Amino acid sequence: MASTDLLLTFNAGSSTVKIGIFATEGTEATRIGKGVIDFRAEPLSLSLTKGPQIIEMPLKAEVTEDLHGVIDETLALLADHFDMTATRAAGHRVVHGGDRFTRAIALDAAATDAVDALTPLAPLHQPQALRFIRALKHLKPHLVQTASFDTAFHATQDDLIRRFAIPRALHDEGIKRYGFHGLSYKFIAGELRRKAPHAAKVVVAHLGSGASLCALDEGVSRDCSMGFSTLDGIPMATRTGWLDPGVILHLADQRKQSFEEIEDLLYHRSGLLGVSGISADTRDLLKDDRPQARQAIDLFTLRIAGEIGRMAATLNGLDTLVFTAGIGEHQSEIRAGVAKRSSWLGLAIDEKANAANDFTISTRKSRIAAHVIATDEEQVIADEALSILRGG
Ligand SMILES: Nc1ncnc2c1ncn2[C@@H]1O[C@H](COP(=O)(O)OP(=O)(O)O)[C@@H](O)[C@H]1O
Ligand SMILES: CC(=O)OP(=O)(O)O
Ligand SMILES: [Mg+2]
Repeated sequence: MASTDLLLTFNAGSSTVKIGIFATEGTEATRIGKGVIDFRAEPLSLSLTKGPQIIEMPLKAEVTEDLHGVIDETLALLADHFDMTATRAAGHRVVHGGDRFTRAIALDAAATDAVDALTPLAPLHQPQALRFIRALKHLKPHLVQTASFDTAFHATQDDLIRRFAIPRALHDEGIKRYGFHGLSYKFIAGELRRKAPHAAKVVVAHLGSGASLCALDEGVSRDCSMGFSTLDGIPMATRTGWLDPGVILHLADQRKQSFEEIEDLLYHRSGLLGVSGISADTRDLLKDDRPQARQAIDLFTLRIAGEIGRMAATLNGLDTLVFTAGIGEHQSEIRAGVAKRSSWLGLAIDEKANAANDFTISTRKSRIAAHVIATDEEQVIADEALSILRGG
């Protein structure tokens, strides 16, 4: 690659696609811009950040199943602000790598099909990543494309942790816990090595629209609250989190709900939205005085604190708690609520530091250190893509 080639990253989440624009030099990928397309917004727009500038650009293309128009227009808008002719590669976040992909890969046609074969395990996320992979293959066939998997970071977990109490044959067929948000946890593990090198038994709470917790032992994943699918663990913006499987049997049998109705309920109508009946966004709920808004937030913090306790058991101890992602990085009220419910662990929060989103938000006397760290999944995708390009 020439000295200042560009590398694009695509992080297809449940509701947004986050685009990273990176300049690469040697083994370093440095972010020079970012774009966000929020598929919940109407009209659709690309929000582009370049240095201190934030530019909102409406997208005029029709939203088709393959998204070719939207992606073509997005690339054209990026080209107005960056020298896109220098783009050599595109790295993608792919949520599910199953047992097969335990590290980042270069995407050829066969690998793309293998990623597609995992779509039933992540029906909300995998198709969106694949649309971007296939559209770029069509629109920019010269680009090298890579995939970085959310599940890969958790390949270090013990067989015992990954097991559901179901017949062994099903486990052997892949019905087991995988863990998600691995790119975020990999980034946080790296930040902890630099900023809190003594942190050993750590729980990281990735609280975004999708949310999970991860138990890290010396930077290695030992447990994750999301298991087989992105529905598991704590309640999320619109997803249930863990749910008595008897509820699903009841809906199917007694209420004759179809597969589609149940899927929609679990992924889109539950979580903070379902409990509050008001909004899926904690920013709205925290401003709302109605008791059902308060209750949705309380259930969220209760379940997060419950997972912290469970993970302390997995780790056989706990010395550090980290908050990250949209809610974890910005919402001091949620962090305070979680901390209050975790005070039995000896966690005490400094109100001022917490309100200021400081790096360290625990008091000097707290038995557990608590930090706020901004995550950067795109940086991990860029680093992994660059490593593949360089033959790593
Ligand atoms: N200041 C903030 N900026 C952005 N998101 C915020 C902020 N405060 C709270 N949030 C919450 O974080 C969510 C987005 O988090 P993010 O990690 O970007 O999630 P995702 O990648 O799953 O879309 C929003 O839906 C919102 O509920
Ligand atoms: C795995 C997952 O839930 O991702 P997101 O938070 O981006 O929806
Ligand atoms: Mg996300």
